[in-house]
Amino acid sequence: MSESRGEVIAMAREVVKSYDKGRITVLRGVSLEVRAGELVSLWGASGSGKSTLLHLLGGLDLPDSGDLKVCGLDPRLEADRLELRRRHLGYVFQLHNLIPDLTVEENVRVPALAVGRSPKETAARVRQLAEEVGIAHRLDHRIQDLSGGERQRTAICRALLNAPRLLLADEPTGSLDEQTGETVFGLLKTLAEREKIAVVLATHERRFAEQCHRIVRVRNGLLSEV
Ligand SMILES: Nc1ncnc2c1ncn2[C@@H]1O[C@H](COP(=O)(O)OP(=O)(O)OP(=O)(O)O)[C@@H](O)[C@H]1O
Repeated sequence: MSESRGEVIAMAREVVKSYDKGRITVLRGVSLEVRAGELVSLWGASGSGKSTLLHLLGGLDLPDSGDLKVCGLDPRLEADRLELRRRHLGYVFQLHNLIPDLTVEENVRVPALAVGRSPKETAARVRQLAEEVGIAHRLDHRIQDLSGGERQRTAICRALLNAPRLLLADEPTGSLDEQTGETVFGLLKTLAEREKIAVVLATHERRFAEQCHRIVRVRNGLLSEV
């Protein structure tokens, strides 16, 4: 590894994944490396396997074969998976997966439960992130009363709360209008670059893929750098 390049945070080697007892092979032996501070887009059509690869990297699903290493841990192993989720990973999904009845602040705080940070420290971090993404004035409002863009800003705060080393973002702008999508993507990029987080972002939109440091095309079960 050269001096100027960040540490490898996520690695997949010859990963194969099929569904339906092997009848649908989605990934046919894919390899990928993502380094600290790098924003990598997985760009491909609907159904090409972008979410599948994110799920494997995040330990939400298991590969049929191949190697995975994320922050020095193996997401195929249960103990490592738990550690990854507790300490190293942040997720942002298209439909944000927030708890509608809870407030913005309560949702953002959820990951803090896993790491035992003091309430005071957590409160300061929540406020800092909320200010940065422009949601601080809504901290005591319930998710169900917010717009799509505000919900996604909240999801970004939640994902970044524990200062993850890897952020997995699955079509994070997919449910937003064009302008709001640009804004949310810009926030994600700015915060990830500042905090030197490795980001793997699944998108079918070329305009977002192009704003990442690398574009990895997902097609026919294989990856290629664009
Ligand atoms: N649990 C599952 N069982 C069966 N097939 C599945 C399962 N999950 C995904 N698939 C199939 O695997 C393929 C890849 O799905 P995946 O969600 O990874 O694609 P994607 O590129 O993220 O698509 P999109 O952009 O629409 O989210 C699709 O054909 C999908 O139907």
